[in-house]
Amino acid sequence: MHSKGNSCCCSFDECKLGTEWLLSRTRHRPKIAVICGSGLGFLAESISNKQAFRYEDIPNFPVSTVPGHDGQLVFGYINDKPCVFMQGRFHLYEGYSLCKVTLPVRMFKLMGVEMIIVTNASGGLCQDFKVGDIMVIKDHINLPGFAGQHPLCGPNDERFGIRFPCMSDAYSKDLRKLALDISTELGYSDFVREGVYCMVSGPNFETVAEARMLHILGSDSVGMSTIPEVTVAKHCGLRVLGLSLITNKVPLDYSNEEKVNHEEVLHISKMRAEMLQNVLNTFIARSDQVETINSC
Ligand SMILES: O=P(O)(O)O[C@H]1O[C@H](CO)[C@@H](O)[C@H]1O
Ligand code: HPA
Repeated sequence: MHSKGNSCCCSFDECKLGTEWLLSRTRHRPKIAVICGSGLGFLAESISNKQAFRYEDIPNFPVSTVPGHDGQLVFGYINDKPCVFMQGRFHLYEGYSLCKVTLPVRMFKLMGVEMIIVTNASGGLCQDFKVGDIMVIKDHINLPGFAGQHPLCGPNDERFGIRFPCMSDAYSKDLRKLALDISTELGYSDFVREGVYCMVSGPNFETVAEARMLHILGSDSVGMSTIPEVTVAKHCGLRVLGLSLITNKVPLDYSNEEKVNHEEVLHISKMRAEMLQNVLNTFIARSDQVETINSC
């Protein structure tokens, strides 16, 4: 632990307090955590033996402020796999520090979770992508991180992880392969792809010039979340799978009259519900096929 003390708002002890509060109220001991993106809270619907906690009741937990993010933690089983689902995530643009945004990930680690599946809604930059495609995240570009908005800035608590974590394999290769194999088996290969996700802070959608820049930099899709959670998950040794639903195409030229909006994002999320849920549930059911620990 850093000798100067921890200036971050979510210390090890604060994470522990929330974790112990939960563990003393549930018999569930999840090994897999799922974060549901915008409009994707339905992913928790097929959980059996459900037990839910509202975010506002959990000590030190932030609360959801964005439409399409329900605000509860749901414990239960998918097949025979113990899971916990976040129905609603937190974003930088809501005014939360990235430390607070990622506090649930550290709580999952403390409760014994080994793998995290992050989902999100994002805008397609890759010209081959269509609305409704599912992108298995291969890598990311942490744009806010370049500007110092990074969840690991500040004193490093070694109980979570090392000072300089490797990120070149943040999204486990084996998990990506399993997700892609499952998609093929389900007959979804036409609309399941792999790509690079880029985070912007939001809350505005991109200008045309910004979108062009992100595309030139190598981003296939853009959103306002996920990367802080993945970074913290990798830091504390969780295996990560990322699934991004392409809810809109990001205009890359000035002649395009389409205007991106959050209602459209939520609408497309609903439309693709069944397919995304099939991929996710099959993945969870078969997740023990992949045993490799992801480390640099
Ligand atoms: O990333 P998730 O939480 O899925 O949400 C995405 O959708 C919202 C914009 O419609 C933004 O919050 C963006 O990040
Ligand atoms: O086009 C987008 N840009 C940023 N975030 C998003 N989330 C969904 N779509 C988008």
